[in-house]
Amino acid sequence: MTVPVPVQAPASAGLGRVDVTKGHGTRNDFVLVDDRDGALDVTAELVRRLCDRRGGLGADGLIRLVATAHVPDAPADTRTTAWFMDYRNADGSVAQMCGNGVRVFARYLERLGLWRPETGDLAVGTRAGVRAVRAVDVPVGVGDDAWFAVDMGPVTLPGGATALAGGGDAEVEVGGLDVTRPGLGVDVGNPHTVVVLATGADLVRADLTRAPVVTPVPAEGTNVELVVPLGEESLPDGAPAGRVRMRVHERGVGETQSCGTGAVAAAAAVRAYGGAGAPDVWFVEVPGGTLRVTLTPGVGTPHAELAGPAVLVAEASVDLAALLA
Ligand SMILES: N[C@@H](CCC[C@H](N)C(=O)O)C(=O)O
Repeated sequence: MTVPVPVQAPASAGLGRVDVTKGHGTRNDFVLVDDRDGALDVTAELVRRLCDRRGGLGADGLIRLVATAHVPDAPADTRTTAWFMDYRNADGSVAQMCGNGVRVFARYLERLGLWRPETGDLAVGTRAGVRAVRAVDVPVGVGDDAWFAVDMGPVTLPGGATALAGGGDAEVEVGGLDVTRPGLGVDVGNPHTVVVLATGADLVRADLTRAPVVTPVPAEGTNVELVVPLGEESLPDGAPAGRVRMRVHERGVGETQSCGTGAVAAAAAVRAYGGAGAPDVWFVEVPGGTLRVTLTPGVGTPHAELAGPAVLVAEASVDLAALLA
């Protein structure tokens, strides 16, 4: 006698599927979703599940491609852009900007046939304002992946000259390091606190499995960069460039392999500490690769360009019912 097998509804019943792409910039990794018409309900729970490295695809953040016209709270200056990068951290929180993510977003638009680098800069709407992306040559010695450069806008030190003169405007307690270190607040559209360490040994010793404790506690939280200056070198045109090594604890994520806005914050802080004569170009070595930051010369609020690779590695179809079960 055969026993009839009960017919089960498919796991995806009711919720359906969503197509996603996986990409990274210096191993800061993202799930990208094409939601041009703004139809997807991007809840914090959906973001957390997609970014979960065991139950989902795994990523440091979610990037939603959406027409700017479908983003009701898009900043006024982004209204002229066609496309908006809606960025969410792995914990489901919304972030203003992602420097690695905006390059990967540009690569995604290129893949979808929505932008061709040879036609000119891509203007991307973000919660920090408009960011222009263009293709650039790959510097020698950083691998074969093609690079994009992003105009990251102004970089400010909210504590101003007083904070700089005092060595910082925050006290930062980092796991694994015996004494509290001074931190300098830097705004790259999103908040950062940069801690310059004296030795590479401290950078290795730092325990970033726990968030560094920043005092006073920043109102919106902060990304924390630990940085060690490695020295200066010459660019092919003879201009000086600085080099630093960095680790980062990202707000809403934890330690990541790279952070583009963090690299900009680190370069701006190290140049500001260095004073007149410090280089304008900085190579920032992160666990996931190398980024280049170019700051406008002179004192005052610099404008930054961030350059680095952007790679798409996979496409997948996600069963939403199984993901959210
Ligand atoms: N990894 C990003 C920054 C992502 C947002 C950040 N965690 C925040 O909450 O501000 C980058 O490359 O800049």
